[in-house]
Formats: sequence, structure tokens, C-alpha cells
Amino acid sequence: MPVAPVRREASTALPSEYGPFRAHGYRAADGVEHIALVAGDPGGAEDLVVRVHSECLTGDVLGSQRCDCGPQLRASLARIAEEGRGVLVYLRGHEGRGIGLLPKLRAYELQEHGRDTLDANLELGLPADARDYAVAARVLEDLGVRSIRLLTNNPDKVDALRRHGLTVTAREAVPVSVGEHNLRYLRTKRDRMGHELPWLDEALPGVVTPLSGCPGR
Ligand SMILES: Nc1nc2c(ncn2[C@@H]2O[C@H](COP(=O)(O)OP(=O)(O)OP(=O)(O)O)[C@@H](O)[C@H]2O)c(=O)[nH]1
Ligand SMILES: [Zn+2]
Repeated sequence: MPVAPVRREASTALPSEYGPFRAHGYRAADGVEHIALVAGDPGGAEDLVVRVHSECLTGDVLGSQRCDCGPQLRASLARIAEEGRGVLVYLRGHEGRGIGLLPKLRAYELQEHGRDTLDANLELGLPADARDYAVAARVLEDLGVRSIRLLTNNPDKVDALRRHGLTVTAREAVPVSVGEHNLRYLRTKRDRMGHELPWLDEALPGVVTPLSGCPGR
């Protein structure tokens, strides 16, 4: 029998500043721990609002302005809470697009010397993007979700989840916070990594919130 790729090991209420969630703790077959924050009952849901968020310690927790992860995380939680039904899958082990925290900091060093975010990874001998989305697909399956609207600006993420058997009915833009420290990074994501950020240049300077009702902080 095949080994289950994820196992739910804990479920608890998680009241948050955005609204009430349930937190489900999962362990993947490789031992990595992940968490799904759930609003409402996702069982049998069609077109459920879902954010699949890659861990970014510097952006999510430490307030780094080198990327847009923190504002995206908070806007997604606010959006899901507002909707009253939805899921945020927080993927550990995705740090630095899957290369890890210290290699990401080394990639930042290279970016201080002129490389862009993609070439910095390659120069370290690492993939531009090493993330795998199988765990996210299995977590959503475990929660009984039938189909999703994915909050992302990255069409590759939609394709990757579909390859893992998930039904993605739509992609919804997620707000991005634009500033002097992440502008080059965001342009590289748009121009070299296929991210849908068509409003990027017109929107400067300041904070952009393509979704109404989402705090852009
Ligand atoms: N290697 C590397 N990783 C980075 C860099 N900046 C942010 N990250 C990581 O990138 C991941 C987030 O990926 P993004 O490309 O920002 O966005 P995405 O998840 O593909 O797309 P969205 O759904 O639109 O957010 C997180 O794991 C961050 O730690 C960088 O310069 N180098
Ligand atoms: Zn980040």
C-alpha cells in the first residue's frame, strides 16, 4: 500500500486578528510539518477561496521589504475570513522557493552584487524554483475540498496544483505591496518568471491592492 503523503496530527481552534479559523497540523511523508488554516466548513466545497502560501520567514514574520510575502499572507487571511469559508495552506519547506533559509540569504547577498532573484539561485547551483505542491493538493483533498479559486499571481502555481489532481476553477490576483526594496524583485517575477503583475509600473509608488477590501499592509 502506498504511504500517505500527509497525515493530519492535530486540529484546534485558532482565533485570529482576521477572524476565527481552525488550524489543522499535517506531517508530510518527509517529516516536514505544515499547517492549514480553515474558515467555515470546506467539506464538499466548490470554488473555495484558497491561498497556498510558501513559507518566508523574513517576509511573513520579520517584516522584510525585499519581497511581498508578508502583505500577501495577511491579505489572503483577511480575504478568506471575509469570505467566511476558505483555506490557507502554509507550506513549510518552501522557504526561498524551496532552497531553504540560508541559501535564500546567500541569494540575497548575490542580489546585493547585481544579480536578479532568478540568476542568484542559479549562480548558487540551485534551481530557480524547487517547490513541489503535492502536499498542498493532498491537504486540500483531506479537507474534502472539491474545487478552488486560487489566490495567486503565479500561473505556474495553478498548473502545478492541477498536475497534482486539484480542480482549480479560477485564479484570483493577490495584493502586492510595492516599494523601493522589492521593485526590482517584482519586475523580475513579472518579466522572467511569468507572474501576472500587469499593473506594476503604473501603480508606483506605494501599496497596491488589486482586491478590494484587503488590507495592503
Ligand atoms: N531564492 C529566493 N527565494 C525568494 C526570494 N524572495 C522571496 N523568496 C521566496 O519566494 C517564495 C514566495 O514565492 P514568490 O515567487 O514570491 O510568489 P509565489 O508564491 O510563486 O506566487 P504568489 O502566489 O503570487 O505569491 C517564498 O518562499 C520566499 O521565501 C529570493 O530573492 N530568492
Ligand atoms: Zn518573501
